[in-house]
Amino acid sequence: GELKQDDLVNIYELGQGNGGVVYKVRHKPTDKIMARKIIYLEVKPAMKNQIIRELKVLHQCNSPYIVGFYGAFAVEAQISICMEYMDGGSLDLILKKVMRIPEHILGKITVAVLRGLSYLRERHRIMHRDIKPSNILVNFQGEIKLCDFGVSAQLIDSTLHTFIGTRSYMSPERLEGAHYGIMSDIWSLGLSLVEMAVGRYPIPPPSTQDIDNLIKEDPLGNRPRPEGFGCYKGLAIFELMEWIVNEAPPSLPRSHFSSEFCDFVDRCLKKSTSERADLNTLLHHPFYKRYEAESDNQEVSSWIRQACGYDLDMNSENNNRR
Ligand SMILES: Nc1ncnc2c1ncn2[C@@H]1O[C@H](COP(=O)(O)OP(=O)(O)OP(=O)(O)O)[C@@H](O)[C@H]1O
Ligand SMILES: C#Cc1ccc(Nc2c(C(=O)NOCCO)ccc(F)c2F)c(F)c1
Ligand SMILES: [Mg+2]
Repeated sequence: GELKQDDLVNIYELGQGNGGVVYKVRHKPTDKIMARKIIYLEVKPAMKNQIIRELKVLHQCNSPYIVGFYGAFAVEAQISICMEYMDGGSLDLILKKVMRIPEHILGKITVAVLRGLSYLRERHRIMHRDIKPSNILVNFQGEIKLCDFGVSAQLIDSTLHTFIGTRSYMSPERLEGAHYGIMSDIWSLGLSLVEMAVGRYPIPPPSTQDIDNLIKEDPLGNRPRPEGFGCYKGLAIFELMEWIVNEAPPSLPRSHFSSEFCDFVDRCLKKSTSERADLNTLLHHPFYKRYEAESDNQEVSSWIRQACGYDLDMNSENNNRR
């Protein structure tokens, strides 16, 4: 049945973005745990109804690589989108906990993102428009799913002028105001993979020194980051956008990552869309091929639990490691 505000009880806040806030909630009639995103929008009632109508398409978005959807409703100036609660959280939070994400996990993430993008394009003729670590969610079963994709044209339209990010995963062509499409999602995927592999937003590109510093640490080191690393005070947003448009794209050092992985991100990060790999090319790339065969989520599941510090031996009393 339809979701109503009065049927939802807040458990706690999961996080805030620049356009919305997300709560872990319980749906009383079904006792189901959900994630409720609230987007505050001052729009005319006609537009609000159109947004709710367009969001209902999410009921048809059924894929192992897309976060589940329970319903959407509007109360005054608040749009609520109720979706599957992903207990591992988003990859930006995971990245804050560990120094960097190992290549074999990034391979599984790549498989999920490419399959999610293919599903959205083949079955719903939409691109994502906002691929980045915070929009890739994981759970303790080891599933990796996409959320926050542009399913509602009116919601995109109504929020274009308000949202500005602090960092941009947008492709050069999109930043220049040129036409953009799925190829822009491919750029965002490449940039996100470099960030998760290296451990910080990769523009301006990290120096070899940065890379060497990071590699010395064990990838799952839950130790606090050395001062200033990873949370570098980077460029201001416009300097960043200028850099993306005018400078060479970031890349991975072959000294620390497989040549397939380095080549994969290089093909995603071509500044010219005609040179950039498209979705189908990437689905045949050796890096994708290496991980697409693995069907079970066990490897990711245990890595996620360890990353979140839920690994059994990490929590037991007799463990003096802190
Ligand atoms: N379905 C979900 N399950 C669990 N956590 C979620 C879910 N959806 C969002 N979150 C958490 O809520 C946080 C805020 O999400 P939100 O989409 O509002 O912002 P963002 O993606 O971090 O940034 P921005 O608003 O700039 O796109 C995310 O960082 C994520 O950790
Ligand atoms: C499953 C699922 C799911 C899909 C889309 C959105 N939300 C959005 C967002 C969105 O949430 N962007 O994140 C920034 C604002 O918080 C932007 C455009 C759009 F059409 C949507 F439907 C969502 F919630 C959940
Ligand atoms: Mg988001």
